[in-house]
Amino acid sequence: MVTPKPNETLVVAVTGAAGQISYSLLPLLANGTVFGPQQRIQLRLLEIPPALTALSGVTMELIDGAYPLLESIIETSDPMVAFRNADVAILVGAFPRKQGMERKDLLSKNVSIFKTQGEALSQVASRDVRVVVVGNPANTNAMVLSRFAVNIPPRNISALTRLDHNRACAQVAHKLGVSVGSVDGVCIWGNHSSTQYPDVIRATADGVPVLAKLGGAETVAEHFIPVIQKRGAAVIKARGLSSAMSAANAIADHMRSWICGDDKIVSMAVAADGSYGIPEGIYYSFPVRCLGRGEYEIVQGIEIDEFSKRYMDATKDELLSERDDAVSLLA
Ligand SMILES: NC(=O)C1=CN([C@@H]2O[C@H](COP(=O)(O)OP(=O)(O)OC[C@H]3O[C@@H](n4cnc5c(N)ncnc54)[C@H](O)[C@@H]3O)[C@@H](O)[C@H]2O)C=CC1
Ligand SMILES: O=C([O-])CC(=O)C(=O)O
Repeated sequence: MVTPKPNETLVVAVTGAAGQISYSLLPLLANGTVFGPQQRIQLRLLEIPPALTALSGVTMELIDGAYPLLESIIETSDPMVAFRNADVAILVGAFPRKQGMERKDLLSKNVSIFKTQGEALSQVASRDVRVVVVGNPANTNAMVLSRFAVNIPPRNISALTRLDHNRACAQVAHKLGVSVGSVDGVCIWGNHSSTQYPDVIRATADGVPVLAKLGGAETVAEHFIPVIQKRGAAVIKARGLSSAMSAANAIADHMRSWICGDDKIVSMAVAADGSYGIPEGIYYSFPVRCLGRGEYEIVQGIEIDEFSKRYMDATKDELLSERDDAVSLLA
């Protein structure tokens, strides 16, 4: 069974555990923010050998955090150890984007990581494991992982677009001067890349539609959508490093919604099933309803107008081309 497992311990594997995202993420896992204040966890931390010394420092800090819910920590560079009996796997470890790169430029560096990790997860993780891929290009890495994780149902694998979702909600709130909690109905379609479509057509703030308040579709196309599409690059330009604190927060939101359920519709990149004309075989971000216990459904019945369709097709085409590139790299 996936979680919550109040009487048992949840085995949570995190890759890239000595990296900058994990440094913000691990405390959220250990302190109950993600799986709830009753859920005990065991952490399995995977790193490449050169980062194991740094990882030992992270482990010391986790120990020094004195988290009552944290039962044990295993550090390893072997995916077969990290993923053994894992209920949840958070795959952060990968080479991050630098200034001037698109996320798909990382494909050649990262595709082999997700092949190896897919095979290992398939062999040793819990049959019900829930996996989120964070390392970029996240959607296509999830697709690669799924191809090699033959024992794991594709719907148990996802890629992170919750950061984009959160960015879109925050920008709506900021532009309208309302609290972010009042914003609903935003979603991200497609790839976690600069072709993603942050959709505010049905979004509301305190139940009132926001599109007209944002200036209508043309203004949204010119001034809102590009801000979300290019937000990751803007953070890299300013910080010299890619988003880490907000990424960790989004991973926590993603896992909490997926495992514990959520009243609001959220965005997750999941295995396409033909919904909205998106073909099977790619991981595409949809609006999803999280039902709890690791179950979700893609929200159906949304009417797609020409404006949205153009964006949705462009990001689909990019994912199809990334899929072809990944397949040729793997050949
Ligand atoms: N989907 C999303 O919304 C976001 C994705 N990202 C992506 O997340 C990834 C990680 O970002 P950061 O933590 O900032 O990078 P980082 O470079 O600080 O950390 C990555 C860690 O992964 C480790 N690693 C590399 N190969 C590994 C392997 N085969 N197995 C286990 N560990 C491995 C590295 O040693 C390093 O410690 C990058 O690909 C970045 O582009 C970043 C922000 C948001
Ligand atoms: O932009 C990057 O490379 C890191 C990332 O995925 C994001 O911040 O959305």
